[in-house]
Amino acid sequence: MSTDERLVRVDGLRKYFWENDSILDRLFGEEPVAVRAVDGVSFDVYEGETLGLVGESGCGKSTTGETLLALQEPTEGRVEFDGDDVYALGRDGLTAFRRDAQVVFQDPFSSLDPRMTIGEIVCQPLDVHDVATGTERTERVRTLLERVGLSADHLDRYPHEFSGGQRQRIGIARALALEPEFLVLDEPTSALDVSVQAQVLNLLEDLQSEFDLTYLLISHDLSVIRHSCDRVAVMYLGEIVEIGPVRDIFESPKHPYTRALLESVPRATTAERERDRETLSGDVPSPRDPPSGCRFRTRCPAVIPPDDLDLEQAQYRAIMDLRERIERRDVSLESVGGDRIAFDDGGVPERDVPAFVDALADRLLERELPPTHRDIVEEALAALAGVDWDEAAEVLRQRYESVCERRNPDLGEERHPVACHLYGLAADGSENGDR
Ligand SMILES: Nc1ncnc2c1ncn2[C@@H]1O[C@H](COP(=O)(O)OP(=O)(O)OP(=O)(O)O)[C@@H](O)[C@H]1O
Repeated sequence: MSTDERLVRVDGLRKYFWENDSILDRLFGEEPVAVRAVDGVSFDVYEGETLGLVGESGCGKSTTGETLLALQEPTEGRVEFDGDDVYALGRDGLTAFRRDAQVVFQDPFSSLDPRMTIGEIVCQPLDVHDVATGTERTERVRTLLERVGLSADHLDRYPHEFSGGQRQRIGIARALALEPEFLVLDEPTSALDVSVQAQVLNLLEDLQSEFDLTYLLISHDLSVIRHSCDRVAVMYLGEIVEIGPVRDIFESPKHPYTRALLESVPRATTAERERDRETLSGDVPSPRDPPSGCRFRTRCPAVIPPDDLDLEQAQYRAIMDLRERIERRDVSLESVGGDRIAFDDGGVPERDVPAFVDALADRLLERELPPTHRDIVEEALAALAGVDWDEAAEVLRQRYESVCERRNPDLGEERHPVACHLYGLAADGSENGDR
């Protein structure tokens, strides 16, 4: 049962990994690059609840879990457990925290030492923390194994003698050995056959009520999240974009990313399959250089155009995508006109500019545009005829810049907050509630 008592508080947590940061890199003058795996997340976990953390691969879920457990050093931010600042704990405090907060990893094949018997594996945390001795210890291990659905008579067997589901049960028994309060479950069923997944999730649910456990459940699998969670936090590129009760998230998702994520789940019926869908297109940008403003704006099907713009969303998106390619200089100008248009370092000769612009528009622009907008786009492409990337990008920025790229929307603190300008703009269109 979820309560109002806060057990974990995460406040402005950041975890950056540094690349090009070795002595050799510095010797060769390489600049260190930050991989912003977790970039300012804040959330609470209440006693007895299961909070889900969901998002595409690479969005920072595991790093959030590991950093809040102090298995990774934070770059910035604060985590409180039972009111204590986890990163300021002394040795005794940290030992107690390591007892109270445990983790179950995704892969039961690699997280169990193949040379140890399962009795030794489950007993190991008791050894490390010097808890119980002799027959009391053995009894405890036997009880734990039985509680997770394994036979206590299998104590002397090795992990390879068990199936995937059974091995995950061993991992769960080990995590429970020290009677923790809080478990981070990192994709606990992703490596298992579908038929076994529900059994393990049901076991975790039973254990939660029996031992008053609190869970942070990390999963990219929406059906797992829906089945098991009380509340859900949706992550995108190192940030939380929406958080709320599981029912609200699934029945009235607010953030365009959450909506697209839900729409991307395969549909059971033909009618559902044929419904219009806001699917996720494009690649997730790199956490080394995330987009300015709202990080989802480069893929968002509802990116907000300037007020007076008379364009359909798909046309606006086509222009935004074009601009982004220009900003990344991700267009091969040399090959645009084939043999027909001469191109050298300075660009194309004056007389070939119209043909160059036409050929480039054909290649890059995915939608027909009304004449006034076609003119602006052509002006930008003409700048590329002179290899002036900055001018081309500037022409498009001047007319088409979105609030979504200027400002990163805040995640509010209400029951179901969302970090999206669609909800942060006042009725008169003024920018409000953003940073
Ligand atoms: N030790 C590391 N060094 C450099 N980059 C890392 C390291 N660990 C993770 N990352 C990067 O940080 C980002 C977040 O990774 P993380 O594993 O937390 O994401 P995730 O949402 O859990 O994804 P997955 O479900 O695939 O594990 C990724 O871009 C990843 O490549």
